[in-house]
Amino acid sequence: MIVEYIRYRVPADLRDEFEAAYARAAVPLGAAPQCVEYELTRCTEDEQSYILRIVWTSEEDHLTGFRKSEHFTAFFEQIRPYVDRIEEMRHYRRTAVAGAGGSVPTLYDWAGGTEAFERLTAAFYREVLKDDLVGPLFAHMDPGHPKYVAMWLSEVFGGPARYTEERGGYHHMLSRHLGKGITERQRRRWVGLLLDAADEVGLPDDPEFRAAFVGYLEWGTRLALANSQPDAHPVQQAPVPHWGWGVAPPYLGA
Ligand code: HEM
Repeated sequence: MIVEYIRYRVPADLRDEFEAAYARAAVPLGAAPQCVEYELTRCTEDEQSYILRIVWTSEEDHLTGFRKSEHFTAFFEQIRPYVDRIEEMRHYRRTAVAGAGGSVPTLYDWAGGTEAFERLTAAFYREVLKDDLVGPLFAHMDPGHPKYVAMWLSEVFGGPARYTEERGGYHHMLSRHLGKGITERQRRRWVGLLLDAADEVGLPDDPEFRAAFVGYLEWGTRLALANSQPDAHPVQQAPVPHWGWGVAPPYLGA
């Protein structure tokens, strides 16, 4: 992906027209398959200064794909009157310096941290071991297993990277599922028991947290099932995934 910045200087008397033209131009821009996202911002300290940021799938996709498409023709028709107001129009490559700020708590913090995930997995595996469908899979489980899974979940949801540092990371987790031949009924039971345990130990039950939590469980258990099949050839090395709030951020009050 590549980020294009277009800086405009637009006199105050053209501001409304300019923004209206961009609102129309945004329709074909947003429909272009080469466009990942876009945003037009106006400077608060200098209201004549605008920056349009467009994230493209690649520089080449922008220059040879979009520029030769009917989306470009429709886009350009709207913004043509402002082309001579452009002060800079260049592509920028992202660097490794990027990240989220502290304004939104992680799912890990929201859940109550390591202690909450340890309570969760302790209650969960107590029931798992008694369960007729999934219990046999865990008959020889390591006594530390509940804590290891709590460590994994903590890392996934934004807590410390202890599973990576102390337990072998993604590769180790994967190796524990290989060849287990997990069935769909077992996967469903596993998810059901984990959600029961979440209620039992009082994990937050607000819609946003539970939606994100269940989203991860659906994703993770479907991968665990697929990777556990005898004919599976999963990726062997990968980072531990990081799961966020998705489309419904936490409700932090009005
Ligand atoms: C989001 C979904 C899942 C996560 C995050 C997860 C996580 C883990 C982790 C981290 C380990 C390795 C623990 C360690 O030794 O370090 C593990 C092992 C294991 N998992 Fe999963 N798992 C998931 C889904 C499932 C499902 C659906 C099943 C079966 C129904 C399953 C069955 C097992 C078994 C049998 C082991 C080996 C236990 C032992 O003998 O020590 N897992 N899992």
